[in-house]
Amino acid sequence: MTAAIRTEGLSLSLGGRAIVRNVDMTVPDSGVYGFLGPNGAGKSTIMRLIVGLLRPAAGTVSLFGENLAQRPRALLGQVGILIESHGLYEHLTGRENLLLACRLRGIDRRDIGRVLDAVAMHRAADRPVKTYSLGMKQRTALARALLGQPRLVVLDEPTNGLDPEGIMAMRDLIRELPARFGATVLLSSHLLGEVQEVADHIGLLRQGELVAEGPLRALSETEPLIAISTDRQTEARAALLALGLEEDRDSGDERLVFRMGRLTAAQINRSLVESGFAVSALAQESHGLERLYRDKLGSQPSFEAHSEQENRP
Ligand SMILES: Nc1ncnc2c1ncn2[C@@H]1O[C@H](COP(=O)(O)OP(=O)(O)OP(=O)(O)O)[C@@H](O)[C@H]1O
Repeated sequence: MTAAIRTEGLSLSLGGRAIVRNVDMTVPDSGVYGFLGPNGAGKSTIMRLIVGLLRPAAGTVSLFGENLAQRPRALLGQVGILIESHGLYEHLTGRENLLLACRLRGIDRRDIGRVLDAVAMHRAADRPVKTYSLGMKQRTALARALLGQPRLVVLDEPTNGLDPEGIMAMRDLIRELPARFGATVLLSSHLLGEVQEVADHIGLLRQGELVAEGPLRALSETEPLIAISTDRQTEARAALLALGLEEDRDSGDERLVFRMGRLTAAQINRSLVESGFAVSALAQESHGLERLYRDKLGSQPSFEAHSEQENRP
């Protein structure tokens, strides 16, 4: 299948510093691709390269199988963009903002009703944008990105600064875009929780390098682990090794962590108890994506937005 986006050897330096390093990225032509990485990893810069707002120093961007540099207008006409601030005119109404976008991009104004419905902004569409909450502004900006039925929608941190209700509304909308509108979504976020909830496919970015990419399910899957505490940890370790289980690198004397292999938690527990151990804790663990994040990005993942950003206009 043709990819919605493919980058090959994409590289860019800004201010004498390599910001994007040899990125080969493939966004399949369906579903939601979550582009995950800490602040400053280069997500916005890569998105700007993908939508032609920046030119790469080296490498290529292809959209729907065609080289962006060769047919920028035709290809970008099929892309809806919400990058950085919403960029709406505050003194105009939501509908007027959309009308302006239709005129600029040569889109039939009859599409406005469809996109307002899509983001549940019909009722407030005739009020000036300056009276909107940040969530309403973001939804209107998403509506603008959906004008003209784009094949691809590029959303840079679309929930940044929203309150929890706004975040949930935006997540629900994004999740629905592929099925309801037939659009592929490229979404960036520094929040693992957000990406986990909406994405089918993910790319992990660290310091301008793509360090992992693939279907979320495949990347999240790891063999389940079991964490065990007993009254005699050294002997328990030996007993578990004798069962043929493999000790995990997160294991310590306080808390033994083993790969479960083909055994169930109940079987492992029974075996320890039958060998005379007092088992004080035994818990199955499975957090593949968190671990991947830690391994590849070298830091603890953040899951939720900080509350001090809530409702910033
Ligand atoms: N015009 C520029 N000149 C110099 N450095 C820049 C420029 N634009 C961005 N950078 C730097 O490039 C790096 C990547 O920035 P970018 O905004 O792409 O990261 P990001 O992953 O989107 O992070 P965030 O989530 O904070 O937006 C940062 O260190 C930033 O300071």
